[in-house]
Amino acid sequence: MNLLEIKNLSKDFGGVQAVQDVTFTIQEGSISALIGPNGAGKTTVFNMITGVFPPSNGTIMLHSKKISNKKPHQIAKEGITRTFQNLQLFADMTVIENIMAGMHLLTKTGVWNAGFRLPSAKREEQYIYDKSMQWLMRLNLDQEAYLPAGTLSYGKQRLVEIARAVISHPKLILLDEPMAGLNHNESEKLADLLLEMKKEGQTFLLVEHDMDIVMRVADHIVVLDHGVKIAEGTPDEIQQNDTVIAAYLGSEVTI
Ligand SMILES: Nc1ncnc2c1ncn2[C@@H]1O[C@H](COP(=O)(O)OP(=O)(O)OP(=O)(O)O)[C@@H](O)[C@H]1O
Repeated sequence: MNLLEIKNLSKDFGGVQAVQDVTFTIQEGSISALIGPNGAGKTTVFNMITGVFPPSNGTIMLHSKKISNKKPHQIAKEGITRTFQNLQLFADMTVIENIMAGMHLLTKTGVWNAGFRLPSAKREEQYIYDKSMQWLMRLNLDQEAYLPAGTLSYGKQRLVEIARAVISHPKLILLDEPMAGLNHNESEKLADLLLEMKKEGQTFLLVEHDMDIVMRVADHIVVLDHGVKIAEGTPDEIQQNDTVIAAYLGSEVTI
């Protein structure tokens, strides 16, 4: 089933055509990847999906509902969350407070109306705390729950950021270069975690330069070059696509 439909999406910045007429869809419960050389327009697509700026042209639909004219906080409430290329945790807040912050956004709307009709704000807070602690245990970070987030290793902070994005059960999580700054072992573990969460029904779109990881986790890959979609398909199809190979020639990234 289609979760996100991007149709004829374009963005120009005063003459620079950052994204041109890009169309693709994301299936529910899948991992999609947006790849392409530097400056291809990947971050610009992310910024349009999350409402950072409106498209110059085209539409973005989430479950057939148009979201392309909405503001970032409205899009978050529709069920799209994201992580950033550079970590954006509250460094002085504790690890658990950072994760709880991911739920607070939604407590008065989606999650609560979905059936958690607990009688008081205190019960609500307890529920958020318990859910956050469950995530910390799953990520083996429960021992660090009460440390300031900024004191954790980079790899652990990345996990906290992902837990904060996933805790509200968003319809779609956008991950902007989740493997950046992680060592090989950490990247492999994070890839396993993404695949596990996918099995649980979570949908992801990631921008990622680590091609080994992309080829391992993605069900569907969309390739941009100079703002234009030059290919899409499965990892096998993309690795054999001559246009894609040509676009990457001369860059340090190999497919
Ligand atoms: N706010 C902006 N104002 C003007 N030009 C911009 C803006 N954001 C992006 N661009 C331009 O749009 C083009 C696409 O940039 P974008 O950051 O989306 O590429 P990218 O694929 O994410 O690159 P990278 O892999 O290096 O992060 C580039 O030419 C960039 O300079």
